[in-house]
Amino acid sequence: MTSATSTIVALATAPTAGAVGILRLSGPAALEVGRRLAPSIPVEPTPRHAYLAGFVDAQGRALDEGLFLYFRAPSSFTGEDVVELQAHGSPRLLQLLLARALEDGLARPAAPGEFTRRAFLNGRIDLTRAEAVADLVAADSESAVRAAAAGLSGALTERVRALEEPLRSLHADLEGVLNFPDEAEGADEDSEARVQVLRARAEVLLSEAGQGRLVRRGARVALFGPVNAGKSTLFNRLVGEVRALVDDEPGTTRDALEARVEWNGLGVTLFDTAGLRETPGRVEALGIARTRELLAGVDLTVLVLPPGTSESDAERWRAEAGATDVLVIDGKCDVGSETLGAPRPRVSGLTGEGVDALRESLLSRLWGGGTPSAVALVSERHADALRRAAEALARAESASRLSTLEVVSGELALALEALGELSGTSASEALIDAIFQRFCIGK
Ligand SMILES: Nc1nc2c(c(=O)[nH]1)N(C=O)[C@@H](CNc1ccc(C(=O)N[C@@H](CCC(=O)O)C(=O)O)cc1)CN2
Ligand SMILES: Nc1nc2c(ncn2[C@@H]2O[C@H](COP(=O)(O)OP(=O)(O)OP(=O)(O)O)[C@@H](O)[C@H]2O)c(=O)[nH]1
Ligand SMILES: [Mg+2]
Repeated sequence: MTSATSTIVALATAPTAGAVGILRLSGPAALEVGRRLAPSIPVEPTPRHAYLAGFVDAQGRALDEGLFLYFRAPSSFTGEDVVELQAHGSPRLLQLLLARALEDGLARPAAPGEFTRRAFLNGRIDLTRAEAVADLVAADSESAVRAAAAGLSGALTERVRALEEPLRSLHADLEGVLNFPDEAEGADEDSEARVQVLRARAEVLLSEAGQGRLVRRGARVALFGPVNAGKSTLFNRLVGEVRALVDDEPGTTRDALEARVEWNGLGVTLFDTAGLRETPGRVEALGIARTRELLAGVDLTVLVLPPGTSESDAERWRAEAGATDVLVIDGKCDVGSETLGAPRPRVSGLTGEGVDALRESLLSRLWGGGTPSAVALVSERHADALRRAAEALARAESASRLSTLEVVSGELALALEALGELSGTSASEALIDAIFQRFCIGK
């Protein structure tokens, strides 16, 4: 039995107690299997009508009373016949209903993401929208929800199409000139300008990739600096609860601590780290090594300095962050004297002074002042495909000045193929497998 013709079944809701739990079937036998569980349903039920029906086991004994929905192919989520049993949300009851649905061998358990995969294979949604479904389920901040919803409504699809369609017609024009030079004469006249426009468009999309990642995963921000600067006190203040130990003994924090917060709808994972110093104890040295490792992997670091730190010392501490962006602040500003030289933002974890301003600066560093919801959802996979398309377009652009039409056209074909991986028109089976494997069962 191939996956295209089999009938699949899975629970569409989480296996925990809740108000309602849903068993979903998709495929040619969906209605037959559904009717075995709900015998009062007519042979030809009205599509999309919510029937109240008794659900029964193989012996006809009552298991529940719930809603029965039938979606007739192709007007369903998957494009196939779909049946939903909306039962009371008891995990054990739902297991019994699932077992009953599988009992006669007409349906098999769905693989992770298989419902959405069928929606994709049946042309109901393209690949970027299918991925947005998974992103929406995984979203853990408001901006991640909004970005995924934008993807689901086709925002990225539209933007890729706005690149893909003119690219396809330019490619067709050039191929025309190459293959039928007499009929297509002149179709390549403005090709250099057309390639330039497309390349610029691809670059704009690509430049948003970094922000897309921040939206999806949230930003990672680490506090670091010399021992006893007030990092843990500030960390607690930013998190809004006392998570880290605070003491006036230098070297209090050993293991890095992390806490998740949501600021202006953006998810932020904050890290408190072991303070840095020249001659730490043995265990503390391990903590410092961890700090350095962590600093290399975050999106932004905040260097917390004791008040009155000189500019040259500040520079020395700043180097610890390596290539990662650093925001330098003076801590303990309630006791500190004004810093000589370049003024740094002043913050006190103890009194809360300057903490709101710090939060604002962090957000604007991370976002560059943009609004999270306006960002197109761009995953690593999208960014990679876009990068390859942009690179091919860049080569096409220089070839349009220096080389032959064949070379230009060849690069355009590569760019088209890379874009096709985004929408799914040229996605390989392996790529499609990889994408749907990260879905949960029942999705
Ligand atoms: N109970 C339930 N809720 C759910 C889903 C579901 O499968 N079941 N969904 C599943 O993820 C999402 C809704 N997604 C859906 C997308 C398309 C169609 C659908 O029937 N499409 C048809 C008809 C369109 C129309 O009438 O406008 C089509 O595309 O032809 C249904 C659900 C979220 N909520
Ligand atoms: N006056 C004042 N004292 C502070 C402030 N922040 C921290 N302290 C005090 O400074 C000492 C060290 O604070 P911590 O927050 O543990 O400093 P830390 O940078 O995490 O120190 P290590 O983990 O040892 O690197 C404690 O006695 C705190 O009460 C502040 O903003 N103002
Ligand atoms: Mg500390």
